[in-house]
Amino acid sequence: MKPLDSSHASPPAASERAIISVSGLNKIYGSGFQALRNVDLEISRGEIFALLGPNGAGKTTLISIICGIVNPSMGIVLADGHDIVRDYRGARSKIGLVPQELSTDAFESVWDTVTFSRGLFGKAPNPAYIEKILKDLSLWEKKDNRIMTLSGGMKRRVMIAKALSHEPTILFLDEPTAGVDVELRRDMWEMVRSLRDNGVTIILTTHYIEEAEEMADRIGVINKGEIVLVEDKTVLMRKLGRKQLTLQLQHPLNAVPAALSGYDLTLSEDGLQLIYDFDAQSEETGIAGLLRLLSEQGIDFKDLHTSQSSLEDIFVDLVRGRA
Ligand SMILES: Nc1ncnc2c1ncn2[C@@H]1O[C@H](COP(=O)(O)OP(=O)(O)OP(=O)(O)O)[C@@H](O)[C@H]1O
Repeated sequence: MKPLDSSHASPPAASERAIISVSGLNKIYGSGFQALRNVDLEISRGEIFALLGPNGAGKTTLISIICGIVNPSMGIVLADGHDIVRDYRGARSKIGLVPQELSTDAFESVWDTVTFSRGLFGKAPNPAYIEKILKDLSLWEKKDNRIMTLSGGMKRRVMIAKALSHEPTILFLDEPTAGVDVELRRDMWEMVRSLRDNGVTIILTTHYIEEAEEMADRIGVINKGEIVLVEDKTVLMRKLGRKQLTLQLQHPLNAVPAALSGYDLTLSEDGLQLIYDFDAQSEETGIAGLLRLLSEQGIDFKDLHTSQSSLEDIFVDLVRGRA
């Protein structure tokens, strides 16, 4: 895909890095249900941020508040410097939203529907820009086709074209690949990356952990209306890289022998399990050396196994731990 917008040619100053800033956000629906609790969150300019959470966690509520569809009960949200309540129009003009459901007029042509979306934001017509996004999204050949004649994947791309029609700097994608086949999912990932490379900040919600692993620069986990984790993906992956080797000893130990102090070892309470934490991604795991030392120390073991935590485990633990 070719550039959509090159307005971010020079690196942003530190103070400008947060393109979305959410502080002390609470949402209590009319029913009395509290859907968001004291949410603080900063989205950096130019990143892909994945928001993960189980059903009903508050993802849509959070996105809807930022997009001005739902009113906050308390708290402040700034979108590219605009207060989403006091300066709704200013904030909304910076944001494109691709909702989960495909909601386009089946009888309209691709060109008309995207042009109309731009008009809704009060932007002057810009056929050259519309042409560019349709070309970038491989929809140019279909510009005169009615939406109803398009495949599911093309309809999704039309939704993205609509969301981009008013040249937003922030794009929300709510479950962009739900119910989409593997090949199309990879195409979507490619497309989202290329949008990011062209200066658009992307916030996506997903149920696919693999999607967050593949796409996101940072990952946020929300559960029961609270943000429970925000982490750089690479840091999370490093954590993922942690593995454990568990040795089932023949005879219990009272303490980890001094000769083994160079290793990150933990002894179970009954003294029968020696657990070694190591970095699975490093070339030298240290396992061979540890086993040699154990043999030299006359420490026999009858069994051993390794285990590794995945992002899915981390996610499930976080969500269960607070259930
Ligand atoms: N208009 C409303 N009135 C009352 N409660 C609501 C309303 N909208 C959402 N909720 C409740 O707020 C909670 C959060 O809903 P939300 O749609 O934000 O979750 P979600 O994380 O997007 O879930 P999903 O992954 O299922 O889309 C849910 O318990 C939901 O039932």
